[in-house]
Amino acid sequence: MSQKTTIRKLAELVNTPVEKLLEQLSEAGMPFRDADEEVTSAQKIKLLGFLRRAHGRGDEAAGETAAPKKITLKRRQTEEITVGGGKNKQTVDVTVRKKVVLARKPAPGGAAAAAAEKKIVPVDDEHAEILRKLEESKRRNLEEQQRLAEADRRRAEEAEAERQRADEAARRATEAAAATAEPEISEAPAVRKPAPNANAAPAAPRVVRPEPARDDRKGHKSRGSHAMVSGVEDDDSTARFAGQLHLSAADRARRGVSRGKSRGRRVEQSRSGGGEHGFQRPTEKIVREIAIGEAITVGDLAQKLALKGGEVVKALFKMGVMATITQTIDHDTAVLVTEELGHKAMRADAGDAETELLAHVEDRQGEANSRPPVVTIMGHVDHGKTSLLDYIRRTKVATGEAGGITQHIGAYHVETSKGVISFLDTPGHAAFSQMRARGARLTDIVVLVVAADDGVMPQTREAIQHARAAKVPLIVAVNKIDKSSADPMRIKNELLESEVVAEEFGGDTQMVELSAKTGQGVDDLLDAISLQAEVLELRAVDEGRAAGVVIESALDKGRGPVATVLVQQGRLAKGDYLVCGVQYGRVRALFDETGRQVPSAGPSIPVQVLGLSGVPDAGDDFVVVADERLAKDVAQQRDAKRRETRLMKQAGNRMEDVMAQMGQGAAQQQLNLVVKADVQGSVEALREALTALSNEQIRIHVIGSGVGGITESDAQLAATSKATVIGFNVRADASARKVIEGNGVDLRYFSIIYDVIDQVKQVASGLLGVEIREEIIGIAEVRDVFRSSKFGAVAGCMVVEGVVRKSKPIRVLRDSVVVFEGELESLRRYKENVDEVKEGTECGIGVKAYNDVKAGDQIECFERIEVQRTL
Ligand SMILES: Nc1nc2c(ncn2[C@@H]2O[C@H](COP(=O)(O)OP(=O)(O)OP(=O)(O)O)[C@@H](O)[C@H]2O)c(=O)[nH]1
Repeated sequence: MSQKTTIRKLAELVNTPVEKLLEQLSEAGMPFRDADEEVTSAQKIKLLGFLRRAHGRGDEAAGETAAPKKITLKRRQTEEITVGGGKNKQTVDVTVRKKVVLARKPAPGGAAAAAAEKKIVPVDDEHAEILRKLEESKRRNLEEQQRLAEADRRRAEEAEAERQRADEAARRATEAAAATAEPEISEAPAVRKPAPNANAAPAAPRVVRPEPARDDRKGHKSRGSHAMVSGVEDDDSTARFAGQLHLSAADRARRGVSRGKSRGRRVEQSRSGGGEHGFQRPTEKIVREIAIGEAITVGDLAQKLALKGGEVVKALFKMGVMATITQTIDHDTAVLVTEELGHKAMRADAGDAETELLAHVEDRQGEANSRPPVVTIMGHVDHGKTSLLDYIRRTKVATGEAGGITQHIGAYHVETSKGVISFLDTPGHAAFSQMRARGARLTDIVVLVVAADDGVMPQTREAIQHARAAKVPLIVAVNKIDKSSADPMRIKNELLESEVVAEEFGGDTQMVELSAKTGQGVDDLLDAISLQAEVLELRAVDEGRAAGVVIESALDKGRGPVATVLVQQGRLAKGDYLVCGVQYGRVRALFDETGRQVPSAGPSIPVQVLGLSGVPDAGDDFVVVADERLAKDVAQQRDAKRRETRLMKQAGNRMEDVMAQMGQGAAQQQLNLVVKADVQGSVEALREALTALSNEQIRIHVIGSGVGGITESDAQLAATSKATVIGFNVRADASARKVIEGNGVDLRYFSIIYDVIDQVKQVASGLLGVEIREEIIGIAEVRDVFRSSKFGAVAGCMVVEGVVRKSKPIRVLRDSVVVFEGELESLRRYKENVDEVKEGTECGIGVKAYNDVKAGDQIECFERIEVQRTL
């Protein structure tokens, strides 16, 4: 609608003298000088509006009589309509969407007009009202925008003024500081010279305002709102501005920071030569100094050197060492490659982070208060250990909520009339061996259960020996006294043989007769424990950073790694950072034995911890540290150390070590092998083929073989005879793995018979070469299988070890035997496709071309790596 016409034409159209129209246009705020100037449609409408308003004010009634009462507009049409009559008759272009009837409101007091209006009001009034409202809202919008623009302008002004004030203040402060530093003071005491500044242009001496002046400034500042408001005209704006003051305070703070920063930057820039870019690419190579331990993985080394893994692999390759990123290299190789890459290496002091940790632990201060005793129950099989613990737990554990279901968390504490007692509910021997290995006391008191109807048995004696070795006092619980065949006195007499003398015989061992079945005497036992605890004067600091021992641990479906720990010192609280064996983390939640969340746990209190990075071992200690960095450092260092020890242990057991001995004497060397395979045919084939590889220098001896997974007994056999275990399409179960890791047994998995023979052949012929090895990078346990028409069988899994990567090949294992080898079709977490899933996380796995996955299967993810054989 931007049709243009000249004023002259418009005057003709509306039948108005040109001069009159020019005058009206001028009054409407559109001054035109020439009648031949163009008038736009918008200007026409503006003029129309003006004329309408003018009529409303005064002479409308006159015009009304002649004005058409009704205007009819048709759907989507552009029309020229004429409004007004006589002098005011005008024509404008209008585009309409539908047919509407418009009418002008009757002029107030205009009787004739009102009479005429009567006929059309029912139709037009509504539309007229709508138009009026529209016009009104447009007007308000415009006003609002103008007001906002005005406010913005004022804010900008205020910001600028504020900035200038702050700059001024900062400049004065700098000058004042500089002037104070410079003893030279000019004649007038209030006038000081500015500090000579190489960058600053020589400036005239400035006046440092005396104190009152500063006060004045303060006053000025406090009056700031008035000062600023003074420039504001209307009340509405004042209110708006007052709100803005608050905002501008925040802005000020923000600006202050950014100003500070930008000033800092400006200084930097001026130092580095003016308006140059702040960052400059370093031209000199950075020489890093890194600490390397006994062994390090190529990936870790690359990280320390801030290089890509591939660069280190390449450098190693140039040095004649073939290694992948995940492979471990020894200290010397790591130092050589570090120097080759132009960096410096030094031997890491293994105790680095540990020393820091120790300092951290010793830092603990506070007064030691009395703490509850920690009790372990021991005894011969079937003498009633479990029954006694169950009875105490059932009757004494404060089971908070309805039902009172206690959870098995490996330990619990009871509250007796004489105080709290904590019981360790773990196999007694394990608790002792761990305790002894660590040289720390986990248990304060041993309760030795002896069945009154049976007598002192081998495990009773063993328990006595354990307690003695650990210097832990004994309390004897003579159990099953409810039985008719019970003879407590006989037990006490038999115990004399093991030098356990009852108090009633003049000895120092408390003996309590009880029945775990009826509960008779159980309270006496608890009293005896409390008494013993008093004698022991058990004390601990119960505030500050906690330390203690892991009693039990597991990987929980959904909750991740869960550890039951016994706090020995300090207070373990939610949110604490802790290092726990080779794991670390932040305590996400703490639960007691009743499954209730607790905010913290003090000395001798067992508690379940959530939030660790992995599953720690039972017997591992834990320490709370101030920050995550230290926790992570210590955990990683310990992990590296553990790996190193394993590597060292393996060192003498590797198949290749036999090669090193070959030719060093006349005697024929022997290579022992334990061969396990998925089917009998493979066992036979391997046994024959491998034995046949024997030669003058070496005798290949298969000392054990069989079908099925590698068991603990296979591992034990290999450990005692320094044999290499060959798993052909089979895997070691958890207990076997423990023995293998603990003894550094050389375990190798294969899936191609030729590879087994080739490897052993190379060893037998003393050939060093590249060996292709399979490394298992992750294991997922199938918990459930879902069938979908789109994806086939999808296994709901929990990654229990390492990491499962979509891009790597996989095998499906059932009872430690490989049942399928292939690749992943899909790897998902909560309906999202992912590239990898880490330990302790659930995921959905679809195996390509294999629909027979079952719950309980394992899916192992592996990669093939090339390893350079070394002697
Ligand atoms: N009559 C009677 N029977 C008892 C008592 N205490 C335990 N028993 C029974 O003795 C048997 C063995 O008890 P457990 O508590 O399992 O013994 P345990 O020492 O824990 O046995 P292990 O766990 O195998 O070492 C069970 O059948 C109990 O019911 C008792 O005080 N009186």
